Amino acid sequence: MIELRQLTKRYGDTLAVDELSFRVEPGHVTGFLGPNGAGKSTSMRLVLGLDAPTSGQALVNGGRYADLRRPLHEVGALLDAGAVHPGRSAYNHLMCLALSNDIGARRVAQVLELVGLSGVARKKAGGFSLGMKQRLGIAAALLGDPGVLMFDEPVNGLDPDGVRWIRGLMRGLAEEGRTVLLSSHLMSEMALTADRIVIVGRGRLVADATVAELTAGYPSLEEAYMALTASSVEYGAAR
Ligand SMILES: Nc1ncnc2c1ncn2[C@@H]1O[C@H](COP(=O)(O)OP(=O)(O)OP(=O)(O)O)[C@@H](O)[C@H]1O
Repeated sequence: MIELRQLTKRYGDTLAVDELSFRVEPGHVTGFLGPNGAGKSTSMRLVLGLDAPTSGQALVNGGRYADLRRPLHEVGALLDAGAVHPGRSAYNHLMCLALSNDIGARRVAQVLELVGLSGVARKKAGGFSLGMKQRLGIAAALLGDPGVLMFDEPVNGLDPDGVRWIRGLMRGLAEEGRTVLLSSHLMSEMALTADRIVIVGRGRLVADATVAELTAGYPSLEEAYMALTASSVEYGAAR
């Protein structure tokens, strides 16, 4: 489970996350939505201990990430697909992570197979397309077989076959009883993938409901999202 308790993060004058509280429960795919700059990535970084909250708490399975004994076995995340050493092969990238977390070469081969990268495992990640880097990031997140997973815009750059694959993967992980938090700007895809939706705007909670509840009064999730975030859009283009 992931739990945010009045989580607040300030960068100078910018209030990136503002007293945000919600829980992400196991057994569901929870979609994390919000306009550009709403605080989704910052919230995920705070859960992973990559940044310290100004106040409040971000908890994984009831504790702080920094206090987890075997972090990769409890929580896996893909935040930035570009965060790989360009000169390192996909296999070596995953082996480095595996070795520092007591994970064997067999699991590395398994996750490479799972994400469809076995054929290019020895190729340098620097030459990978965005979609291939996303797949490598997903492999890294799954390496420790964790019960909690977070993916920040994993479908970016994926081809239609890859988008469908991600949908099945996310749903499968949730059906296995894992906690899955998934951010995306693709509303139609989110409506097909997620059971629950958390929407943030300007760092604050806008909605926390099931897809069915959110779409009850609207023709689609996109329409519901547009209506709910209309006053939270900071970087809207001129119309
Ligand atoms: N390291 C940082 N230093 C300063 N400001 C930051 C930093 N990280 C994020 N911010 C600011 O915090 C706010 C929230 O950013 P964040 O990346 O969390 O939004 P987001 O919801 O993930 O947006 P997007 O959908 O565009 O990815 C933005 O105003 C951003 O400029």
